[in-house]
Amino acid sequence: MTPLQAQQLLDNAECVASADTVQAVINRLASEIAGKLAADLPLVLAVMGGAVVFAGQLLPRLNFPLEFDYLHVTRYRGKTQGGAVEWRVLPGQNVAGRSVLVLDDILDEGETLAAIRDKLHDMGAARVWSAVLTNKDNGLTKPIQADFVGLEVPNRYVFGCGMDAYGLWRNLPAIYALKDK
Ligand SMILES: O=P(O)(O)OC[C@H]1O[C@H](OP(=O)(O)OP(=O)(O)O)[C@H](O)[C@@H]1O
Ligand code: HPA
Repeated sequence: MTPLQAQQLLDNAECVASADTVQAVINRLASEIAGKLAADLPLVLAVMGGAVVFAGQLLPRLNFPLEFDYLHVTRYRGKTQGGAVEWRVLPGQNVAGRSVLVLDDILDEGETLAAIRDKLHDMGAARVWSAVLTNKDNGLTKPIQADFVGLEVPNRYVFGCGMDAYGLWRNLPAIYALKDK
């Protein structure tokens, strides 16, 4: 995709959550998470690469001790339809016996987060929590619900705030929906 095509993708998209809305949502999530996990010394795991913006903005708002690490799993790989879950970086061995909080940008069909939860349980996590910046309102019965949900987004392909469209635009501070084809 050329820079001009990438700009047109954004120009034709619809903003579904402003940058201010996203900031307010992350503030709320930080206080909800603190209410449940402040005394647990949790291991917080960002799901690369989509969670990078969410994690980067949430972590400084969590005012309690925690450990941070990451895992990398992918199933969209720059496309707008998901495929098989592919592990690129497994969680570290430090999950055993821990209260683990998984951070991700979006819960769409739920396959990714369910696979992560199962892997963490297999590795001996004492409790697996999850926080997602967005939950797609797609009417599906999902294999997992997140414990902490920022925003509901419509049943369209969304991008910005860590979420990519064709590999691009994770850097946007607001959330947009691709124009319907
Ligand atoms: O609920 P699901 O339908 O499983 O989709 C959600 C997952 O899809 C995206 O990752 P992606 O596969 O695009 O990986 P990436 O962020 O590394 O590109 C997103 O970051 C979530 O991890
Ligand atoms: O709508 C989406 N946008 C970006 N990444 C995603 N991963 C699953 N669904 C989406």
